[in-house]
Amino acid sequence: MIKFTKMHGIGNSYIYINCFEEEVFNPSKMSEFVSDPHFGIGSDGLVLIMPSETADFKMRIFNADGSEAEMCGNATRCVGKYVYDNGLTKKTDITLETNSGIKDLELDVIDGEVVSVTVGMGKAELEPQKIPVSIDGDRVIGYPISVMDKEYEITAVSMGNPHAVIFMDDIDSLELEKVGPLFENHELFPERINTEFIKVIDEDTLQMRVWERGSGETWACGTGACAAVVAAVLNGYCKHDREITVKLRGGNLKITYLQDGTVIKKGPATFICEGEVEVPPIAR
Ligand SMILES: N[C@H](CCC[C@H](N)C(=O)O)C(=O)O
Repeated sequence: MIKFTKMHGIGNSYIYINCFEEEVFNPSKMSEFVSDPHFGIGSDGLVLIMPSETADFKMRIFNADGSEAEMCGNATRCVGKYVYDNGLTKKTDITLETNSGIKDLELDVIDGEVVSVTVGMGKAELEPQKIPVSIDGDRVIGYPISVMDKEYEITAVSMGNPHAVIFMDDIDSLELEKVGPLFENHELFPERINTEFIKVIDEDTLQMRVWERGSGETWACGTGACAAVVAAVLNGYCKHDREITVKLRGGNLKITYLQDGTVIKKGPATFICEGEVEVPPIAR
């Protein structure tokens, strides 16, 4: 048996395991198992909370298909909540080591519990080779690609993990289950891609749906919301240094794309439940 905590960041839920106390031998298979709503617990993936030699804590994130991602915006906020609420730290300014560098977290505490977190998400990368996207040039802005005989224009951004952002007038009628996998596995993206579909409401408000690499449609994607705001500034819909509200299926995030190229994300972190789960032989 292994102890777990389920938390969500505006509907993007993960199973969190405290690796100060537990040992996960096969996190990829463990993520596939816990994410399954029928044979496991049900979530968008697995997050390991670990000791770090370079920061206060370290996290690793695995998608529902078992693939490991470089970064996860919603999970950073829930990790901040977990370590404070469970007494692993008394600090409200903490550093978190991820596969895409160390992130700074500012915990908002009310009545002894973290309710929201502000995260320094680091620098948005725009160079295609760093995203990666197999397109020549120094940036990919409004690049036309055809999927299911329909033309889309993508803007590519990395927040440590890769994103293709598409602006559309109507995202509610989008058949995401059909087009999502075709973007995710498109030949232009050697490491696959997270794809954000954005409707611009006004210069301070975006509406977003997302098909995540390795997890399918999720109710929110923190790194995706950051990539969407960066792409909106690059395409002239929004401005630098302004706090943009990104409205996702699970709730809202506040994102600011600073002139220096870094991104700040603010949003809630919510405890759902905790318990113990039997580790299947395949994940041992
Ligand atoms: N839901 C996460 C993103 C997970 C990233 C993962 N889907 C990948 O990049 O493979 C977020 O809040 O940023």
